[in-house]
Amino acid sequence: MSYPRTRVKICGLTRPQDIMAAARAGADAVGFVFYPQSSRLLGLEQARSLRAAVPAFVDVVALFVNAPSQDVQAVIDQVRPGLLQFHGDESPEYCASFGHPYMRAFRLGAPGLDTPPAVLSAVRQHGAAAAWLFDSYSQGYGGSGKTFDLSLLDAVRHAPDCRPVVLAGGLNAETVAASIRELHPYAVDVSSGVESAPGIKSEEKIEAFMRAVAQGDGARADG
Ligand SMILES: O=C(O)c1ccccc1NCC(=O)[C@H](O)[C@H](O)COP(=O)(O)O
Repeated sequence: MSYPRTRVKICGLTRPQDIMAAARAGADAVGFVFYPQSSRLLGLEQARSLRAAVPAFVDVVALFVNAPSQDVQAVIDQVRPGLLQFHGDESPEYCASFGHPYMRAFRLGAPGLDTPPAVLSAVRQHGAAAAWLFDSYSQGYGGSGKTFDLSLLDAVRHAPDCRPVVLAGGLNAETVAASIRELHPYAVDVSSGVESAPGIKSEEKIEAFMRAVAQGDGARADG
Protein backbone atom coordinates (compact mmCIF):
# COMPACT_ATOMS: atom_id res chain seq x y z
CA MET A 1 0.00 0.00 0.00
CA SER A 2 1.31 3.48 -0.82
CA TYR A 3 0.50 6.64 1.11
CA PRO A 4 0.26 10.23 -0.21
CA ARG A 5 3.00 11.39 2.16
CA THR A 6 5.11 10.02 5.00
CA ARG A 7 3.81 11.04 8.42
CA VAL A 8 6.31 12.11 11.05
CA LYS A 9 6.50 11.54 14.81
CA ILE A 10 9.17 13.43 16.75
CA CYS A 11 9.80 11.67 20.06
CA GLY A 12 11.29 12.48 23.44
CA LEU A 13 10.24 16.13 23.72
CA THR A 14 10.68 17.82 27.10
CA ARG A 15 10.29 21.55 26.34
CA PRO A 16 7.36 23.62 25.06
CA GLN A 17 9.58 25.47 22.57
CA ASP A 18 10.50 22.14 21.00
CA ILE A 19 6.82 21.21 20.65
CA MET A 20 6.17 24.47 18.79
CA ALA A 21 9.25 23.90 16.59
CA ALA A 22 7.98 20.41 15.71
CA ALA A 23 4.47 21.70 14.97
CA ARG A 24 5.76 24.61 12.86
CA ALA A 25 7.92 22.23 10.86
CA GLY A 26 4.92 20.02 10.11
CA ALA A 27 5.30 17.06 12.46
CA ASP A 28 2.14 14.97 12.80
CA ALA A 29 2.83 13.75 16.32
CA VAL A 30 5.03 14.37 19.33
CA GLY A 31 6.19 11.63 21.68
CA PHE A 32 6.29 11.86 25.49
CA VAL A 33 8.53 9.29 27.19
CA PHE A 34 7.42 7.73 30.49
CA TYR A 35 10.19 5.13 30.73
CA PRO A 36 11.93 5.81 34.06
CA GLN A 37 15.44 4.98 32.80
CA SER A 38 15.18 7.34 29.83
CA SER A 39 17.09 10.63 29.78
CA ARG A 40 13.92 12.03 28.15
CA LEU A 41 11.59 10.95 30.98
CA LEU A 42 8.64 13.21 31.77
CA GLY A 43 6.92 13.40 35.12
CA LEU A 44 3.12 13.63 35.16
CA GLU A 45 2.98 17.34 35.99
CA GLN A 46 5.60 18.17 33.35
CA ALA A 47 3.70 16.08 30.81
CA ARG A 48 0.39 17.78 31.63
CA SER A 49 2.03 21.16 31.15
CA LEU A 50 3.64 20.09 27.88
CA ARG A 51 0.34 18.63 26.67
CA ALA A 52 -1.21 22.08 27.02
CA ALA A 53 1.45 23.47 24.67
CA VAL A 54 0.58 21.06 21.85
CA PRO A 55 -1.41 22.88 19.14
CA ALA A 56 -4.43 21.48 17.33
CA PHE A 57 -3.99 18.74 14.76
CA VAL A 58 -0.74 17.47 16.35
CA ASP A 59 -1.17 14.12 18.10
CA VAL A 60 0.42 13.21 21.45
CA VAL A 61 1.96 9.74 21.77
CA ALA A 62 2.66 8.42 25.30
CA LEU A 63 5.52 5.91 25.38
CA PHE A 64 6.01 3.13 27.92
CA VAL A 65 8.33 0.16 28.47
CA ASN A 66 6.75 -2.73 30.42
CA ALA A 67 5.01 -0.23 32.72
CA PRO A 68 2.56 -1.13 35.52
CA SER A 69 -0.99 -0.77 34.22
CA GLN A 70 -1.82 1.89 36.80
CA ASP A 71 1.01 4.09 35.49
CA VAL A 72 -0.34 3.86 31.94
CA GLN A 73 -3.87 4.60 33.11
CA ALA A 74 -2.70 7.64 35.07
CA VAL A 75 -1.11 9.07 31.93
CA ILE A 76 -4.25 8.35 29.90
CA ASP A 77 -6.40 10.09 32.50
CA GLN A 78 -4.13 13.08 33.19
CA VAL A 79 -2.22 13.70 29.95
CA ARG A 80 -4.88 12.59 27.43
CA PRO A 81 -2.61 11.16 24.72
CA GLY A 82 -4.18 10.26 21.38
CA LEU A 83 -2.02 7.16 21.08
CA LEU A 84 -0.06 4.84 23.36
CA GLN A 85 3.29 3.35 22.35
CA PHE A 86 4.44 0.16 23.98
CA HIS A 87 8.17 -0.26 23.48
CA GLY A 88 9.01 -3.24 25.66
CA ASP A 89 7.78 -6.85 25.64
CA GLU A 90 4.09 -6.07 26.24
CA SER A 91 1.58 -8.82 25.36
CA PRO A 92 -1.35 -8.21 23.00
CA GLU A 93 -3.71 -8.61 25.95
CA TYR A 94 -1.87 -6.01 28.03
CA CYS A 95 -1.75 -3.53 25.12
CA ALA A 96 -5.48 -3.93 24.42
CA SER A 97 -6.46 -3.82 28.12
CA PHE A 98 -6.60 -0.01 28.22
CA GLY A 99 -9.15 0.29 25.44
CA HIS A 100 -6.97 3.01 23.90
CA PRO A 101 -5.35 3.13 20.46
CA TYR A 102 -1.77 1.93 20.58
CA MET A 103 1.39 1.37 18.55
CA ARG A 104 3.49 -1.68 19.39
CA ALA A 105 7.22 -1.28 18.86
CA PHE A 106 9.45 -4.15 17.75
CA ARG A 107 13.19 -3.87 18.33
CA LEU A 108 14.66 -5.60 15.32
CA GLY A 109 17.80 -7.61 15.80
CA ALA A 110 16.75 -8.65 19.31
CA PRO A 111 16.75 -12.40 20.05
CA GLY A 112 13.62 -13.76 18.37
CA LEU A 113 13.39 -10.71 16.09
CA ASP A 114 16.50 -11.39 14.00
CA THR A 115 15.06 -12.97 10.84
CA PRO A 116 12.23 -11.80 8.52
CA PRO A 117 9.99 -14.81 9.33
CA ALA A 118 10.50 -14.27 13.08
CA VAL A 119 9.55 -10.61 12.74
CA LEU A 120 6.41 -11.52 10.79
CA SER A 121 5.41 -14.06 13.41
CA ALA A 122 5.89 -11.54 16.22
CA VAL A 123 3.91 -8.70 14.62
CA ARG A 124 0.99 -10.94 13.72
CA GLN A 125 0.20 -11.24 17.43
CA HIS A 126 -0.52 -7.49 17.38
CA GLY A 127 -3.09 -7.24 14.62
CA ALA A 128 -5.15 -4.87 16.81
CA ALA A 129 -2.38 -2.24 16.92
CA ALA A 130 -2.98 1.05 15.12
CA ALA A 131 0.55 0.74 13.73
CA TRP A 132 3.67 -1.38 14.05
CA LEU A 133 6.78 0.63 14.90
CA PHE A 134 10.14 -0.90 13.99
CA ASP A 135 13.17 0.25 15.90
CA SER A 136 16.71 -0.92 16.41
CA TYR A 137 17.63 -3.25 19.28
CA SER A 138 19.47 -1.49 22.09
CA GLN A 139 20.06 -2.10 25.79
CA GLY A 140 18.12 1.06 26.61
CA TYR A 141 15.05 -0.19 24.66
CA GLY A 142 14.97 2.82 22.35
CA GLY A 143 16.05 6.34 21.57
CA SER A 144 19.49 4.94 20.81
CA GLY A 145 20.30 6.65 17.52
CA LYS A 146 21.11 3.21 16.08
CA THR A 147 19.79 1.79 12.80
CA PHE A 148 18.78 -1.77 11.90
CA ASP A 149 18.96 -3.90 8.75
CA LEU A 150 15.83 -2.98 6.73
CA SER A 151 15.85 -6.42 5.10
CA LEU A 152 14.46 -7.75 8.40
CA LEU A 153 11.17 -6.19 7.23
CA ASP A 154 11.09 -8.14 3.95
CA ALA A 155 8.37 -10.56 5.13
CA VAL A 156 6.30 -7.94 7.00
CA ARG A 157 6.16 -5.38 4.20
CA HIS A 158 4.59 -7.87 1.79
CA ALA A 159 2.15 -9.38 4.31
CA PRO A 160 -1.49 -8.84 3.20
CA ASP A 161 -2.53 -8.11 6.80
CA CYS A 162 0.27 -5.63 7.44
CA ARG A 163 -0.59 -2.79 9.80
CA PRO A 164 0.78 0.72 9.01
CA VAL A 165 4.58 0.58 9.32
CA VAL A 166 6.42 3.24 11.33
CA LEU A 167 10.18 3.28 10.74
CA ALA A 168 12.42 4.36 13.60
CA GLY A 169 15.98 3.90 14.74
CA GLY A 170 18.87 6.21 13.98
CA LEU A 171 17.05 8.30 11.36
CA ASN A 172 18.32 11.81 10.58
CA ALA A 173 18.18 14.43 7.82
CA GLU A 174 20.98 12.68 5.96
CA THR A 175 19.42 9.22 5.93
CA VAL A 176 15.62 9.51 6.09
CA ALA A 177 14.98 10.24 2.38
CA ALA A 178 16.75 7.06 1.27
CA SER A 179 14.89 5.01 3.90
CA ILE A 180 11.57 6.42 2.64
CA ARG A 181 12.46 5.60 -0.95
CA GLU A 182 13.48 2.05 0.02
CA LEU A 183 10.65 1.15 2.40
CA HIS A 184 7.74 3.52 1.62
CA PRO A 185 6.70 3.52 5.31
CA TYR A 186 3.42 4.93 6.61
CA ALA A 187 5.45 7.12 8.99
CA VAL A 188 8.91 7.77 10.36
CA ASP A 189 9.88 8.37 13.96
CA VAL A 190 12.93 10.29 15.15
CA SER A 191 14.49 11.34 18.42
CA SER A 192 18.32 11.47 18.58
CA GLY A 193 18.64 12.68 14.99
CA VAL A 194 16.93 16.00 15.78
CA GLU A 195 18.61 16.68 19.13
CA SER A 196 21.46 18.87 20.34
CA ALA A 197 21.45 16.86 23.60
CA PRO A 198 19.22 14.07 25.00
CA GLY A 199 15.72 15.53 25.34
CA ILE A 200 16.78 18.87 23.88
CA LYS A 201 15.57 19.19 20.29
CA SER A 202 17.26 21.42 17.70
CA GLU A 203 14.88 23.54 15.60
CA GLU A 204 17.38 23.51 12.75
CA LYS A 205 17.68 19.71 12.83
CA ILE A 206 13.89 19.35 12.99
CA GLU A 207 13.46 21.60 9.96
CA ALA A 208 16.21 19.77 8.05
CA PHE A 209 14.63 16.41 8.89
CA MET A 210 11.19 17.52 7.66
CA ARG A 211 12.72 18.84 4.41
CA ALA A 212 14.46 15.50 3.91
CA VAL A 213 11.19 13.62 4.47
CA ALA A 214 9.58 15.77 1.77
CA GLN A 215 12.50 15.01 -0.56
CA GLY A 216 12.02 11.31 0.09
CA ASP A 217 8.32 11.64 -0.67
CA GLY A 218 9.03 13.62 -3.80
CA ALA A 219 11.36 10.93 -5.10
CA ARG A 220 8.76 8.34 -4.16
CA ALA A 221 6.08 10.13 -6.16
CA ASP A 222 8.43 10.22 -9.14
CA GLY A 223 8.70 6.47 -8.77
O1 LIG B 1 13.50 7.99 23.53
C1 LIG B 1 13.83 7.29 24.48
O2 LIG B 1 14.58 7.69 25.41
C2 LIG B 1 13.30 5.88 24.62
C3 LIG B 1 13.63 5.14 25.75
C4 LIG B 1 13.14 3.84 25.87
C5 LIG B 1 12.29 3.29 24.91
C6 LIG B 1 11.95 4.04 23.77
C7 LIG B 1 12.46 5.33 23.63
N1 LIG B 1 12.15 6.07 22.49
C8 LIG B 1 11.26 5.50 21.56
C9 LIG B 1 11.10 6.17 20.26
O3 LIG B 1 10.01 6.08 19.68
C10 LIG B 1 12.29 6.76 19.56
O4 LIG B 1 11.84 7.82 18.75
C11 LIG B 1 12.90 5.68 18.69
O5 LIG B 1 13.48 4.71 19.55
C12 LIG B 1 13.96 6.24 17.75
O6 LIG B 1 14.96 6.86 18.50
P1 LIG B 1 16.27 7.43 17.72
O7 LIG B 1 17.03 6.22 17.20
O8 LIG B 1 17.02 8.19 18.79
O9 LIG B 1 15.78 8.32 16.61
